[in-house]
Amino acid sequence: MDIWGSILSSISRRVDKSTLSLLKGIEKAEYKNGQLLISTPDIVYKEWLESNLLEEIKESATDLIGDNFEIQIVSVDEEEIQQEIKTGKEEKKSPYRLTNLNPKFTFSNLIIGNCNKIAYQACISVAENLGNIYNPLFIYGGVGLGKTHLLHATAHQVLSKNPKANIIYTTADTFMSELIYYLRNGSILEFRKRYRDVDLLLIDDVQFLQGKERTQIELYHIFNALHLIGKQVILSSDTPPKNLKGLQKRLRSRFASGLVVEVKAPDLQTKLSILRKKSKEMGIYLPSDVSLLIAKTINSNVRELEGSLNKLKAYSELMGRSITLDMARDVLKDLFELKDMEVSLSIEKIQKEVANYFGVNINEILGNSRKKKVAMARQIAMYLSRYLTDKSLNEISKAFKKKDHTTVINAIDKVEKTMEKDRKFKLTVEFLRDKILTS
Ligand SMILES: Nc1ncnc2c1ncn2[C@@H]1O[C@H](COP(=O)(O)OP(=O)(O)OP(=O)(O)O)[C@@H](O)[C@H]1O
Repeated sequence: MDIWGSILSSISRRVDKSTLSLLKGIEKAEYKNGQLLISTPDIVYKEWLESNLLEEIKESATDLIGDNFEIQIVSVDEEEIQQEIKTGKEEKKSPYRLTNLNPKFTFSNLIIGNCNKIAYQACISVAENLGNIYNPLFIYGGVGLGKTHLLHATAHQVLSKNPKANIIYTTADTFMSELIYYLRNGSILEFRKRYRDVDLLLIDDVQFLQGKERTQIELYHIFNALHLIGKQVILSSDTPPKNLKGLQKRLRSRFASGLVVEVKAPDLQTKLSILRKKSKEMGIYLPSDVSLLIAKTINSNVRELEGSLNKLKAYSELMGRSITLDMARDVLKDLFELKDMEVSLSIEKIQKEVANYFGVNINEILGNSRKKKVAMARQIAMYLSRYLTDKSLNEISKAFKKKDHTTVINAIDKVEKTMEKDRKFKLTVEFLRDKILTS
């Protein structure tokens, strides 16, 4: 008798008749080189076997062949896919055409700040090592913080290196509608095959899967099948896996089994950089006091930053006037409740705060002392004056009692370069900037 036959007859003594009859559904089972390979007709059967009879199979097999063996249960559809991969059959297929990627959502269009640095680096690493690290990659964060942008950018990055890569980008909602469509048409195997035949699967907004039991089951199996063959999955959600209460526990634990990263709300500096980049892309000139007003008014949502720019652009075009602080106040008050805020900072205030911080006298800042501490305070104060006010270089040089603006240009240059290579220095400048803006 073959080993599987012996295992079956041993199990038959331990289980009831109905279970035994179900066992007949097993397509094929063989023992080879220390591995007991059991093929089931489909993924549902496989799951039933794993959760109901794995222990019995193990025990019966151990009685017969000792405990030095492994059990692998596969389903026929999984096997087909693995076989195709082994024989290179998938190479001949034309890749699934991705038509739903936003061409603007690339890494080069993404502003990186402390809010999204880790998520960005994780996406880059995943794009370079598909399926090999951080699988799945789970990105979570509040509304409009760039999660979709990161997912699309990762797909673009993978495609730029390998245009033939099979990638599916979908949202949880679309995934569910598709599943319903395929179920109604009796072609669920086609659906499974489509999703299991990818190098990279990206699913956006998985929080919408909560409470959708059938869809979760399907995704669970797709996830397992992809994981089994080392294919990459990236997911996004508005909350971390542990808070997705309406999700089956096993799916939550799968989602959390790779790397979970958060995208946070951008800080003021990042918001200003985003505004600078977006206004440039849109071909509008945004004075620094207007950027500051928008960045301070809109707390977190980057989509709203864009919305206010669009509105300002339309307004200035319609009125045939350039964008000013007054116009921005007027336009934005329709969008948001404007807080009472002082947006035009004075250079004197900046000089005073910086002098206080460094413990130097304001006259030293305005003088020519070359003492290291004084020179650094002067340079930072010049830099912040340029950055936080709408004063011209000439006005700034006058406010610092300098003859011409070359000193200001040199100071800004020095501060920018030092910020790039000296993290502590950068933090000091950012701390001062925030203190000035919020005091
Ligand atoms: N760091 C950033 N740099 C540049 N643009 C950004 C950044 N973050 C977000 N955006 C832009 O903000 C808009 C909203 O981003 P996105 O749709 O990716 O947010 P989301 O987190 O997926 O939102 P939701 O939770 O609503 O699905 C997009 O146009 C995106 O390009």
